[in-house]
Amino acid sequence: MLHLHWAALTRLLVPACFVSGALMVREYLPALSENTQIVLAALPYLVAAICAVMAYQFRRVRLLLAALGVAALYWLIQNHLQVSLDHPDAARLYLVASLAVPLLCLYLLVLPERGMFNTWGLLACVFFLGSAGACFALADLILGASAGVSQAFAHRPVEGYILSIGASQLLALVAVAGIAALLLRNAEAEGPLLGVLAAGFASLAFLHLESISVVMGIAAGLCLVWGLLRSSYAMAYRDELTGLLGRRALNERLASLGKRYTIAMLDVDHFKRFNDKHGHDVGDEVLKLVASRVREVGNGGTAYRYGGEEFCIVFPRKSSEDCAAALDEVRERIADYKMSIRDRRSRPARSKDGARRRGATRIRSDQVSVTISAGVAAREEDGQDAESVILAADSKLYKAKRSGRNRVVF
Ligand SMILES: Nc1nc2c(ncn2[C@@H]2O[C@H](COP(=O)(O)OP(=O)(O)OP(=O)(O)O)[C@@H](O)[C@H]2O)c(=O)[nH]1
Repeated sequence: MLHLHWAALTRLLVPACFVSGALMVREYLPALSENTQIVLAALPYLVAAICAVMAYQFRRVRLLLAALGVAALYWLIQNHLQVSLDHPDAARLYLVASLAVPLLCLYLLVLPERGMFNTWGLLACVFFLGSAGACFALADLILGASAGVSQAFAHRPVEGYILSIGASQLLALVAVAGIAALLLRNAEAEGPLLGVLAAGFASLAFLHLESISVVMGIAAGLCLVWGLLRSSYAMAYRDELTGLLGRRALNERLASLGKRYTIAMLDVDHFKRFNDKHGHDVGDEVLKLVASRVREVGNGGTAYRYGGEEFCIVFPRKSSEDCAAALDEVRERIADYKMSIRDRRSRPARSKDGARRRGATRIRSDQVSVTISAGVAAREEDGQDAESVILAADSKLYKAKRSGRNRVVF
């Protein structure tokens, strides 16, 4: 079943603040001294360079290419589009930019992140540069096309708005595709890339406004820096497979808990047997689904992946009794959930066989389900540390396993 990450939409708030903040700040720039304006005019390059270095360090090829794109667009606007667009060369370059912003953003939005120093990363860069070059050819095609087409891509369709109808529609389509990618993938790069798209749109649509490219260049760079900081946080604190917070985050949380709290340790039942039967890949998929249910625990609990097939939930300021209903609900929801898993081991090894068999019968889709057991312990006395509460919860978990599994023991 398609799972949409609605909460990921909140990741658009920060880019939206950067872009709208930049629009507001722009009005005050003319009042600044000439020297300050010179420094400001260099800032988009500086921020893009910082992004590029960070993206290189974190091996984020999409954000690296986006930083290069932001710097290139700013350079183009500063050096070639500060003249009237009635000049044919300027009009052509403007058309190239208004095609390149949505098309290159679309490319980066759909590109999977698979590292930088490999064939994939190299091809991703080459294709990005090739697509940028193709926008010149596309612009020439449009300029030489029928009156209807070139009219749709003619700049200044209405007073105070420069971007053509065609490019505006393209941008809107890419924005929708970007939001869909954010909802589906829940990855870190989509929010910043949509911020870059919005900043690119504002730079082009309101090109006549003074300093628009400066403030939007800075806003786009800040969106990328923000994305890279989020991604470095995720690398340090989140478990890659499930997206839950990991051990490092748990240890920090345990060190800062107050006097009253409850900890639950959860473990998938007979997971070794499950892995042996369905394979490690299917096991991974099931762990992700279990994690998504554990994450939704109510009553103020925060879920962590403790390691392997074990999860930990921390309920601050709660007694064991307070958490009983929320934990039992998680257990029940996992036990009741039938997961459709494409059994990869039933896939034919050779692609030719696969094509033949797919024509005749569909690849088997198995329904599987798992259960979890949980042990719960609360901090009971002053001086008791979090490790001993975890140990107590662990021993209750052991009891839950011995008494038949698929249960919560307090
Ligand atoms: N697929 C997958 N399996 C994992 C992962 N981490 C741990 N495991 C597997 O989880 C299984 C845990 O097995 P055990 O600790 O023996 O426990 P169990 O089979 O779940 O049995 P009980 O806990 O007694 O119900 C092992 O087979 C591990 O290989 C992971 O990230 N992915």
